[in-house]
Amino acid sequence: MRDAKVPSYRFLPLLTMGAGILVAMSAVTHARLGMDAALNLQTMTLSFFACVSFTLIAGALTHWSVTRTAGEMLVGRIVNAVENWEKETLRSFVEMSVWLGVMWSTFSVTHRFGMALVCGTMSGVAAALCGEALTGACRELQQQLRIACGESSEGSTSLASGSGLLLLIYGSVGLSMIYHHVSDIVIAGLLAGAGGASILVAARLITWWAPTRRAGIMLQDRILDTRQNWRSFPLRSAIEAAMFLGVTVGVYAGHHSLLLAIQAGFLTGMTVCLLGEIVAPTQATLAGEKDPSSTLVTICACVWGAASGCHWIFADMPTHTSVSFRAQICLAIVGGVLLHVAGRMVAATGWGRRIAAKLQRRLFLSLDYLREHPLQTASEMSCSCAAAIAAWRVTRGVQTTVLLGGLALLVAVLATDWICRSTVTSPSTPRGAEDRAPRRVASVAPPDAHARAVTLAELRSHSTRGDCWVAVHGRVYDVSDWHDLHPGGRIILDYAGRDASDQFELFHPPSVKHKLRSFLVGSLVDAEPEPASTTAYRTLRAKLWEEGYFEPSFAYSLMKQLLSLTCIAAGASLLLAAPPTPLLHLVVAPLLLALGVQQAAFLAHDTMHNCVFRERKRGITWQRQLLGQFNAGFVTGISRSMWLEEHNMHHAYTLRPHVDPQFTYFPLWLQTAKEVPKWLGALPTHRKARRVVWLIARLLNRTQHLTWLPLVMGVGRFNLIAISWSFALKRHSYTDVLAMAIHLMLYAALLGYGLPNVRERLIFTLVHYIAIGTLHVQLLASHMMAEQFTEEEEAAMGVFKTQLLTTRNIRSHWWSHWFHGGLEHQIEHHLFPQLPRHQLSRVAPMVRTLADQHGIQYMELGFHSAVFLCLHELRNMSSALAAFGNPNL
Ligand code: HEM
Repeated sequence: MRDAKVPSYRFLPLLTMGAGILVAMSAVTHARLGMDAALNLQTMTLSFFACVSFTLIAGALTHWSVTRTAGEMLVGRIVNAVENWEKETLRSFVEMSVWLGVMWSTFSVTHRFGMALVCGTMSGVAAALCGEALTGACRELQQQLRIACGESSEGSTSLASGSGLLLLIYGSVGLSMIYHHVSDIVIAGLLAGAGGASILVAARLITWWAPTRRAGIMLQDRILDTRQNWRSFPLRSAIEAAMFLGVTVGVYAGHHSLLLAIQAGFLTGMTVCLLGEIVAPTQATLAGEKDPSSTLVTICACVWGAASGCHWIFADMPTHTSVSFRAQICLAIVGGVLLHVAGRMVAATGWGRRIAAKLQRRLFLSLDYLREHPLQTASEMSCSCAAAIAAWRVTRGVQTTVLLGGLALLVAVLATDWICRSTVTSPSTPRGAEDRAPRRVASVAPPDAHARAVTLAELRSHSTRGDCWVAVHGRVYDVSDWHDLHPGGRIILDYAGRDASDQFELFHPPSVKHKLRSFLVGSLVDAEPEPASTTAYRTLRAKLWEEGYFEPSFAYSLMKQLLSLTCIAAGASLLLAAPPTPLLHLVVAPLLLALGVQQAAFLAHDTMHNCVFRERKRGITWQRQLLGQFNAGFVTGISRSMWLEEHNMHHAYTLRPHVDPQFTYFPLWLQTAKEVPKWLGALPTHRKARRVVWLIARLLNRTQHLTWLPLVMGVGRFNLIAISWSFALKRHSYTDVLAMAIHLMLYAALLGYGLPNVRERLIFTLVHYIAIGTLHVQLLASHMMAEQFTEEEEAAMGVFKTQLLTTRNIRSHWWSHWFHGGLEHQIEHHLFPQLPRHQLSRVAPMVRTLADQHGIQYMELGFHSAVFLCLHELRNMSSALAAFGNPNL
């Protein structure tokens, strides 16, 4: 049984938010600026930037003690947005309207991007701060007024959201509409009165017929008990009144026909009241024995009446007027009601009960779904809106538009449900509870009757390419004839004759465990005891698998993908469409593009670690390859296979001198003296060549703290592209070559179309590549100059301690997490590479506790501190090479 009260009330803030946006748009339109101006690409880009700048300002203010309180309050407005809209609807409404209204109007008047951004952001901040200062005072004032009027100060929900102010806003908008469109207050009053009266008459009439009686009584109550309704349900009443008034006045303005306007107002008012009853039933209805929405016939009749009415009214209206836009909003609402009705009808047949329940839940619990599955909801809404808009453009028919919009929504809901079946849970189920259903993953291969005893010495004796045994969790496997076919590549040979239990767990999805059996030789009988920290780590890993922490969230990844593409689209559209100012074209656009590429690189990283797809699609599947190639090759422009091979090695033997391919930089930068002896042994034998190499290495070593940051930022990206091409061509990885070539061609085309000359294109590329260099700094800062261990040292310490000592976390905040792409939890990522990004922060406290219990350092630093630490340590090591003396020159 659905809990009607909670979701219905939660629906209201959503409606109000929509109304807030409409009010802001309406304000812009009334300033005779045109709706098109408010909706074009630049305005959308502007809104995107305004969100960013608001967030940055809020975050920045928290860093200074004087402004900390204000900053924290602003941060609270962003972080707890949903809660704010629920608890302080009016305030949120005002803030948003002011923010958007000021920004859009400024842009429309001045056509200056920066000015609009600054004005919008400042007004948003000011509105939020004023709201904070005024809310308490307003409530107090209202309480006093009520008491002065002899009313009880208790028990009014309207006080909580300051209904007085809300009324004022709706009232002023209503009045301004009347002023702009009708210009005769008497006619406007007449219109409203006549429309209201016709609703009352209709309500009276439908109470006479049994199936529609409840709806009739409800409508009567809404009109006759106005005062009580406004007091108990201020938002609902305000929305109903605004829509009723808006349609009536709007239609009169468009057609100058009183009759038409009254009829339109009547139909709209009735529909909206009934809709209100469904989404926000009165206390009396809630207490009643029947579901208020069971008055199916009435709703059906009203919806069809409204649809036909709308068709009649809007059919020949010019589409460029603001009325057509409002008509589209009405259509969306009507479409929603239709969907509900369709759901109920299907439910009546029995076979469609499941589908209907899904649709109804989606409609009634829309806010919950929006919160839990924002992408799914957004994609459904966009499908529906796109279909509705397309239908409107093609047919100009209201009925077709409503039907197609509703139908598209229906199909989209079913399709997304099917696609994300495993991620969608009922909102009543605690988030992730279903995901975390016990899923036992054997950490040890099942016993096998043919297994024989294998000693450690025997295992070690099978350590060549042609004779390769590997131990995993106490079992020994012979992969001599198979390692060439190993999907993970030659890394398996690095573990020939050794125990690879933890490394095996790092990379393989659980399904691979079943494949081990065919290689089984026997059981290891005299395995060396593992360190206590390793045992605890393995227990934690098994627990995390069991509790479902490793389950990826496709929706989360989709969101990240959209974020990346949005940044890229914003950057590209700025370059192609914005006024050609140096700030926009040579600074903002390349930075945005860099941000998009950086986010795509993070997503490629997630994908390759099996953190995106679930179940059957997990592991090396075509879906993973495709998404990985898209983000790594096509968007980021680097070789997917190169990155995968080197990165897996980096995870298997992190920072091991000379072996970790992603952290061996000597002689460019010396991280540990352990790197030197082997390098000295490999110096050229010719005396002069030896001397030159030695002198160059000394010079590089002496200046390494000075060259590090400039090289990483300035050359890192060029270097990565160069080695990607060389790797892909050498290994004949033609999909990589193709993706990287398309990337470069599109980049070149973008520069060619967007910028007029070579100089600007060069500057753009430099800014863009240097900005991407930040990503390289991010990656290096969490490992560089940490301790480095040889293979023997690693074996003695165990994997847990090794990973903790070779890795450090970067402290991040709610607003900077996305920027670090989850890699700020580098320790957790290294311990559990297949752990999805959104789970890293949840696992971090567990790892920290484990580290404390075993007395192992868990290092977490701020981003800047980590960079400074690297610089500091590089400087400390800058004379280390000299300490080795003259190598026999
Ligand atoms: C002992 C026998 C082993 C067997 C039977 C085995 C089997 C496999 C299989 C079937 C895959 C493909 C998994 C998928 O579809 O995602 C795979 C991938 C991989 N394996 Fe192994 N493996 C073994 C040992 C090792 C060892 C010792 C290492 C070294 C650390 C290793 C490293 C990898 C890596 C890096 C991948 C690629 C993972 C990815 O790209 O997602 N494997 N292995």
